[in-house]
Amino acid sequence: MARPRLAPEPPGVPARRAALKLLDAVLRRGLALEAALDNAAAGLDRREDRALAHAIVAQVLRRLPDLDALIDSATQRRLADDAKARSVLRMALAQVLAMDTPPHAAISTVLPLVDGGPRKLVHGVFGTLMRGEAALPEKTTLPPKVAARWKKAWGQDMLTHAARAIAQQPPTDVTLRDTSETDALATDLNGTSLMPGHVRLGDGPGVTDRPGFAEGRWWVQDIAASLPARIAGGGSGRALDLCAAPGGKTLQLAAAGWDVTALDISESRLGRLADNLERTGLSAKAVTADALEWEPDESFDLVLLDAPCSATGIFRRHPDVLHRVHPRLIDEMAELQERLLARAADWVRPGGLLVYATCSLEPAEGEAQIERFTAARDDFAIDPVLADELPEGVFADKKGWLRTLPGMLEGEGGMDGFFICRMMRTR
Ligand SMILES: C[S@@+](CC[C@H](N)C(=O)[O-])C[C@H]1O[C@@H](n2cnc3c(N)ncnc32)[C@H](O)[C@@H]1O
Repeated sequence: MARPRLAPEPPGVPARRAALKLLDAVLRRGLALEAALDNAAAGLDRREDRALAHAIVAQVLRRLPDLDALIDSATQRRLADDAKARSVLRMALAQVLAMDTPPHAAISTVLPLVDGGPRKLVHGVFGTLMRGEAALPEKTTLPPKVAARWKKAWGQDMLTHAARAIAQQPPTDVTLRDTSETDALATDLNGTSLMPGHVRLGDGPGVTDRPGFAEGRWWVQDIAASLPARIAGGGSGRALDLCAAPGGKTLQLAAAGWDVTALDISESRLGRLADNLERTGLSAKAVTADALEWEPDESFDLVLLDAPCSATGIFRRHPDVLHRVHPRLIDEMAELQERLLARAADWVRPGGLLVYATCSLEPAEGEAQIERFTAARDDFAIDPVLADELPEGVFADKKGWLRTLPGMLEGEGGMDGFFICRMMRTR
C-alpha cells in the first residue's frame, strides 16, 4: 500500500529545523559547528537553507548569554538549558535582534518545531519580549567560564576587546601567492593591505567570484594565521609542514621557495590541500600519517608545527568554541602538542628552524609549551620575532614569541588569536 504523503513544510521551516538540530549538536553533544553541519542540513534541498541554518546557529552562539538573559526575564519558571522551548526562542530572538528578520517571520518558522509541545509558552514569551521592545545589550556578555579563564590569563582589557569582537562578523583576509602583486590585488579586490602579501577584502561578490581566485593568485587566510609561515622566511631548503591540512601554510611555504613535505593525519583534509595546490599551481609532497608514529628519511631545514588545539583563538569565525571547549579538552590538546613538539624538534637539522603555532588563546597551548620545551631542550634557542616581520601595531612578546590577542588591529577589523614561536636548533 502506498504511504500517505507528508505535506511539505511551509517555506522557511526546514532551515529552522536544521538549525535546531545543529544547535543541539553543538551545545548538547559538544560537536564543532562546521563538523555537525552536513548531518544537520542533510534533508535540505536548497544551498540557501543550509547557509541560513548555519548563520542562525552562529548568531545564537555569538550572543547566547544575552539571549538567555532575555528569555529568563520573560519566564516565570526558568526553562532548562536544553529545553526545546529555550532553543527555538534563542533562534527566533537572534534572528529578530541581530539578523534583521521581521518578528512574524522569525516566530512563525520556529513554532512548527514545537508542535504538540510548548507552543503556547514559546509564543507567549516571544510576544512579551517583542512588546517590551527587547534588545541585545550594547556590550556582549561572554560565557562566564570563558570570561573567567581569559581574565585570569590576559586581564580585563582583553575581555572587553573579545566581547566586541564576538558581536561582529570578522573580515576576510587573503594571502597572495606573489607578494609583488599586493598593490594591484588590493585594488582589484576592493580591499586594504596590512602588510606585503596580505589583503583584507572590501565589499564585493562572494570569495570565489573575486578576481584572481580561479587563477590561484591568493587564498583565504586570516592575517594571524599567515604569520607562522611568514616568520619561517623564504628558503630553498627542505621544509616539513607538520599538521598541514587544509594547507594555508603549505601554500605559503611553497610560494616562498621551500621544498615542502606536508603531513597530516586526515586524508579528507589532505584532499582539500591537494585542491588548493592544484588551484594555485604550487607543489608540495603530501603525506598521510600520524605524526606520532611517522619517521622521516632525513632531517629538515625547517619544521613548522601548526599543532591541533582547542581553536579558541578563532572564536570570531567559530563561536561554537566558546561553548564546547572545556579545561579537560585544553589539557588533552596540550598533552598532544607536547608530544608532537618533541618529535618535530628531533627532525630539525642543527642550524635549522622550528616554528610552533596554535590558534588558541589558552596559555597552556602556547607560552607554557615553549617554557617547558626550552627548559628541557638546551639544543634549541628562541629566535625572536622582529617588528618588521609583523603588521604595524602588532608586537612580539619580550620573550621573543608572538601572542596575538583580540584588540590587536582592532581599528582595522581585528585578527585571530594565535601563539607563534620561532626557535633555532643550535647543535
Ligand atoms: C590547526 S589544523 C592545521 C591547519 C593547517 N596547518 C593550515 O594552515 O591549513 C591541525 C591539523 O592537525 C592534524 N592532526 C591532528 N593530529 C595529528 C597527528 N597525530 N598527526 C598528524 N596530523 C594531525 C589535523 O588533521 C588538522 O588538519
